[in-house]
Amino acid sequence: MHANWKTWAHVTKLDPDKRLPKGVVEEIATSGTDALMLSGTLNVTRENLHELLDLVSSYGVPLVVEPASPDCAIFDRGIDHLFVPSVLNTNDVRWVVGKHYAWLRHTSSIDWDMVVPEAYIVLNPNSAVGRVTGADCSLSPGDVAAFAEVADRYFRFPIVYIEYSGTYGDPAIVQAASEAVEHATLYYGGGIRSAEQAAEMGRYADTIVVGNAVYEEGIDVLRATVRAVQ
Ligand SMILES: CC(C)=CCC/C(C)=C/CC/C(C)=C/CC/C(C)=C/COP(=O)(O)OP(=O)(O)O
Ligand SMILES: O=P(O)(O)OC[C@@H](O)CO
Ligand SMILES: [Mg+2]
Repeated sequence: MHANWKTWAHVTKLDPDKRLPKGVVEEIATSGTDALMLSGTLNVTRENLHELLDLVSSYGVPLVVEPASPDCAIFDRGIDHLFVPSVLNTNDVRWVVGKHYAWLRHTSSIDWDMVVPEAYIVLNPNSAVGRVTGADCSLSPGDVAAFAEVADRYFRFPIVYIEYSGTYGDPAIVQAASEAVEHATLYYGGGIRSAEQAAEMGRYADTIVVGNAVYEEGIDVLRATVRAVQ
């Protein structure tokens, strides 16, 4: 399986739990974003995931599914990759390796060439992902750098993901992570709603992710964030 994902600068995250008119879906898919990632923490089911995949699959833009649970780990319907998170900054081992164990325990049909592991560092305690995983979000730049380095150099995760879902993060934190990571691709996601914010986080992150803005702002905001990093 190709590894073009390493060259993506801009990813748009779509939530199967939310609805978009078909025309808007087309505008997003043709906005210049490098890939669509289908993902959410709450209320994502195989059914709404399949529905969203059917809506986005005809535009030729790369498609990633990022499951929050094993039942949404799928390999068919035209997807290019399955990005599987592990949250590093939680003491609840289920979100580090437990769900993964359960996944392998109950299936024998994993297409490993499609799987890309992600080391999440979750930093917004009020986000769904922060609450669900019980992440310790009170981290300094040095703490985040240490998590990023252990993810990159020890566990050799191909992706380190600084996640502020729902709120714009601290650029100094993302800078610290970027200085700590040698090989992994650094993702930043959270609260990006303008070209300026996209450019600011894009200075440190290899790939920026825009999610909620697609639902709450117009297509022009998405296009501006694309232009800012490409
Ligand atoms: C082993 C498998 C296949 C799955 C488990 C994967 C794990 C450990 C997930 C834990 C972290 C998690 C829930 C990731 C989901 C991706 C993500 C962070 C989505 C953004 O979620 P939010 O934006 O906070 O939630 P909503 O959009 O649903 O409100
Ligand atoms: O929805 P926003 O706040 O843009 O965050 C993007 C993404 O990192 C969420 O997982
Ligand atoms: Mg979300």
